[in-house]
Amino acid sequence: MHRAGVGPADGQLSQQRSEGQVNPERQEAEPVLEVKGLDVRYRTTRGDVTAVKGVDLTVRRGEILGIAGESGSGKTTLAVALLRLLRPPGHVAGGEITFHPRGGQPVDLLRMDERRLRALRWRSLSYLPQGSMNSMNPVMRVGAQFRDVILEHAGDRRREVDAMVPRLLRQVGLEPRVARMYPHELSGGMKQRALMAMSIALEPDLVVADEPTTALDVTIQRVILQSLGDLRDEFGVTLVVISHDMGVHAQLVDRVAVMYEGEVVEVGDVRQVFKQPRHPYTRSLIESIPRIGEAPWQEQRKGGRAS
Ligand SMILES: Nc1ncnc2c1ncn2[C@@H]1O[C@H](COP(=O)(O)OP(=O)(O)OP(=O)(O)O)[C@@H](O)[C@H]1O
Repeated sequence: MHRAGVGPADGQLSQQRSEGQVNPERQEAEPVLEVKGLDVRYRTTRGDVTAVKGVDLTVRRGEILGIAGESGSGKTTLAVALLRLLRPPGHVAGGEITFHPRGGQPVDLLRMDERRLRALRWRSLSYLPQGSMNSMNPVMRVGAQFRDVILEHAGDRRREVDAMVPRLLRQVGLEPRVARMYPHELSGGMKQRALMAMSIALEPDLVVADEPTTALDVTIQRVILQSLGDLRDEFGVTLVVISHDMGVHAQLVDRVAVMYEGEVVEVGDVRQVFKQPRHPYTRSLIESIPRIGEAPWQEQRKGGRAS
């Protein structure tokens, strides 16, 4: 399916989701990341605070997995722990994270040394942090920032880099001239898309996006969701999308994991979770979605599929 353009009209997003069940191929897809019994704590003056408790989770190749839950439920802690980006006072107190690189042997991320881990960053595991729009260097043109990331992590692609930048920008619906612009010349939505393009520059196995639509207005949020959906649909990127907003999950993800007080209390096909939430907390999250007319998952179910 090809969806051209970047300004989806109402209802278009819904078309990217099928009416029926999750694509069976994707359901059986191999895992990219397997998390078992993950415990993460923060050291504080009053002792350890547990932020993630006994989390078991699998991310399958080619899927969009959502992580939902209110503020403080442990979503960001889980995301950074998954990519081994946790900083003190945070520390992993137990569990296993197995990463399955494309065409390679599985590796134990928690026991891997820093040097090997650095080699995986951007090339295999990519992170779009919360508020990342503010992380661009204000005095460097966008294209130069792309080049820096590509050359630092994949020096062997020096010859291709000039051709890569406009192609990557196009993949997220931005014109190649954006490469010559400075961050302040870009809207919030354009910055977010430029960062998404950067995060996929080295064709990682997995991209984790933390609150990618927060702080953007509703119209721009739709564009970002469309672009994220395109990354998976057209380029096969595996995504973990963290959001407190159940509307985002309803519109974008295949499966959703719901976190409550550091635990994953429910995980399943997003339509199933919306239709028949098993945990009372999930039910209350769904009920708290603001409704104008209809709920997003009802719109989505009405939309059908474009192809
Ligand atoms: N540096 C820290 N020191 C101590 N506790 C922390 C630290 N960072 C996070 N926490 C605690 O860990 C728990 C989980 O926080 P986390 O930021 O992962 O949640 P979240 O669901 O991502 O929320 P938000 O969306 O607001 O960031 C919270 O109780 C929080 O107070």
